[in-house]
Amino acid sequence: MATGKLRSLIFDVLQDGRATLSVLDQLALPHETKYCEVKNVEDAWDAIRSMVSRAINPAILLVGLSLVCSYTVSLLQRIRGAPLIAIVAVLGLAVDLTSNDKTISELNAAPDAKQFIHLKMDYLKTSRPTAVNLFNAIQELMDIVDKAPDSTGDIVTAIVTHAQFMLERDVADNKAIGNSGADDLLSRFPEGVRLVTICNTGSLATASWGTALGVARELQSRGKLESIAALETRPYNQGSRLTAYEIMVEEMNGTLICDSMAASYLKSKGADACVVGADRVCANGDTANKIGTFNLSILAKTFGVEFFVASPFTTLDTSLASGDQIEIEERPTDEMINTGNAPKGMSCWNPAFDVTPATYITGIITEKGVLKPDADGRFDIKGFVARHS
Ligand SMILES: CSC[C@@H](O)[C@@H](O)C(=O)COP(=O)(O)O
Repeated sequence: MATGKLRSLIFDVLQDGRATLSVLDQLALPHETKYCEVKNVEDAWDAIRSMVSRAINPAILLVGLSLVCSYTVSLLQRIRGAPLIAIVAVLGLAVDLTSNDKTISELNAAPDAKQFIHLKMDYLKTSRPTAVNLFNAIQELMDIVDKAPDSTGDIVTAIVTHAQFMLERDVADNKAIGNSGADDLLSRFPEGVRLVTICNTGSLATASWGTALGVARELQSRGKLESIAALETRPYNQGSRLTAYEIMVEEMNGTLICDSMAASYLKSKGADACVVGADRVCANGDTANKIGTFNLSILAKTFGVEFFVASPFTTLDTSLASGDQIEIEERPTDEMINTGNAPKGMSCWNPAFDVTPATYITGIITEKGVLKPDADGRFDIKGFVARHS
């Protein structure tokens, strides 16, 4: 499996059939590289939604100020990124169903094993609302479970097999996205490309490699990445904590800028294209991505810079006509207070994502090619999906 240098997770299936999963604790980056074990669906849910440890009794947290601080920090996510959220949910289920703890006996005792597993999948879907990858991955798995023979062993084997397949497919898709994006950009900028990106869309947001950052990685491997600027990405700082780290590991010619510097950067330094990830792309091309992406798209238009969304097929959601229908997750107030050194108790509005209207988007880079708008400026996502499914 071709991978980047960073591993967002380690998944293994032992000889006795048990699956094991450890996820890179992205909260500890860039200072520390440590992995946390995911033992069941509850751990997977927590790793996606928050890092509140089930081992800690909240009452104990009231004992001292330092512990209270660790509780507030713990509202942040340990793993994130649309593809990785979906993958950890599926792998977490595989681990849960093959573990030695009470799940396996509960499963064997359940009158309807498929129903028992459906409940776990429904629970995983409640972890985060905006990225469609999670819902698509669970739906795909539900179909596999429903089609599997009725024996518990066969159902669990089908889930573990699919989990392994999903990991390999994600890396292959990411590599194809990188190739499509690099080919397209180099057709207009053959000497080299100057990129701007936001949030983290690299190895740390996927099984490995990355989507938008995968395009940068592919350009770099062809010797054609002139430069890449990463927006800090307030308030959770995925750009400064994670993308800057990936840029350094990959030895790209990168520059970190605060979100508020993007206009000045585009004006004074210049760029050929912005490439961003996606959490959901609607039927008309409207795209939900990390908060601040919409701002960047407006700036790109102002300065005549191309603006690309890089997303796997699993992020296209033809069931929603436009971005108005996307549920935008609001994160806890404390995440803004703690990461921004604001006074405790200040009221905050903390949406995790925004929607970039399709009219601001130059093209959507997928593993099946780059979709461009028609002569009227409209994206036909439904047609694209139908042609490539
Ligand atoms: C390949 S990751 C694409 C998107 O999921 C990414 O840009 C993003 O918005 C991540 O948000 P996050 O809140 O960190 O999960």
